[in-house]
Amino acid sequence: STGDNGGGGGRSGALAPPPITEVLQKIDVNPPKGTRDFPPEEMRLRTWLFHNFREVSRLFGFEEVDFPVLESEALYIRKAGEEIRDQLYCFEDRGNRRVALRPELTPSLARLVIQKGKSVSLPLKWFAVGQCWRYERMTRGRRREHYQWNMDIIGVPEVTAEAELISSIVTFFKRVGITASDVGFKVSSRKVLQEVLRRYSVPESLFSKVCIIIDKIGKIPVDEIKKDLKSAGVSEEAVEELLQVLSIKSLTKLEEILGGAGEAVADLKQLFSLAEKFGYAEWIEFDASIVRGLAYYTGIVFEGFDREGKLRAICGGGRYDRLLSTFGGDDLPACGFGFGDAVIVELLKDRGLLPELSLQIENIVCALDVDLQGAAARVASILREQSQTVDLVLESKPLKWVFKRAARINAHRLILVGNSEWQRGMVVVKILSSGEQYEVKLDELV
Ligand SMILES: CC(=O)Nc1cnc2ccccc2c1
Repeated sequence: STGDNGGGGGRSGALAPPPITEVLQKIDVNPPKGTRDFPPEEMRLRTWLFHNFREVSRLFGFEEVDFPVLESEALYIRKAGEEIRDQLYCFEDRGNRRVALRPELTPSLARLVIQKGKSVSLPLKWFAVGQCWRYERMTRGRRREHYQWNMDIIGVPEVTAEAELISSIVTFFKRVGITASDVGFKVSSRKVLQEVLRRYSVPESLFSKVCIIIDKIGKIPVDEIKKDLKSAGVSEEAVEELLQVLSIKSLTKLEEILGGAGEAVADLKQLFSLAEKFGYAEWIEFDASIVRGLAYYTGIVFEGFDREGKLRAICGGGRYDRLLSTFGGDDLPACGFGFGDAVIVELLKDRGLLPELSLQIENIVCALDVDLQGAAARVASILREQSQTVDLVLESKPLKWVFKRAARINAHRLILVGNSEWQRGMVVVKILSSGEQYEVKLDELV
């Protein structure tokens, strides 16, 4: 080896072990708490999943973007009491800047849209697949990172944008074998909340905070919800009406309560009519209790759920028309969704839909003689130049070892470079599945 082997002097067969002072402490070979490694098998599943995310995004004409995993903490300082704020993975860097590992992608997207300003033509259809972080007390033993697929449409105020986004997720589900009997989307609009709060003259400034409290319905006792709402400044009767309205599961009923004049009912009616036209009406249902746990949503919100009710939300999203202005930009209509890499894998496992992914190598090339190593490398290059995958045996190994490795890497054929054949410009090809064996001229090797 050309590297310094720890002052162990010249080579003496195996590398001399480093002197005792070098071995400071046995490091923990596990990744940090709440994080994952992706060894080959897990990485193949992740690559398959992300390939499907990207293929659907491409089918819908979206362009891929990405942002730094490290952002200014200021991007996430929202005062609505969101869980994502309490779990911010934030710190002060060596330049005394407050920074955070991104807990979600939408604020970065908003920042980039503002940065690009007038230089981008609307509508923007961007997607990203990025790792997001949270710092949770490990008491809950939950993960601290996951990968999220996001698709966002910027510059379209009509509900056709939300309809398109839901259509893209339905397309993803269909691609991986999930049907409308496995999952559905609960759809509502925050304008329902807005219209009720206005009726009871609850100040607009409380809107986000109320939404975050309401999002806890089903996660904490309803008495605590009521207490939190009251301490946030919502009157007793407004709280009662709110909880009443949020239990509505039919648009007709909602219209009776809210009247047909408001935008909430109009938006939702249009979305359900578009769903018919897109052909995914069976996938969605109205559920007034859906508000989602992010402060910046302003209109339609939706979340994908498993109909068996075993798993947490698969994905979620909605309209966020005011986010850009909170960063000092000009407001632009915007909507998008986030789709995590964890729940979907649990769902695929449950439904027996995980794909069989194994390493597939077409060729394993091996020199039968130590001084044919160069020849074997040449054979490997010829095949690789034809875009064939080659595992080149890099040391002289007994044939038994080569056959074992060929089986482990699932090689289709073994190319043997032997002296007598090489003298005649030939190599030996062995098809491992059939055992069939024949000689091929080097320049006819395909
Ligand atoms: C089921 C799961 O792993 N959820 C998860 C894991 N890590 C996160 C990290 C940041 C934000 C949300 C996250 C959500």
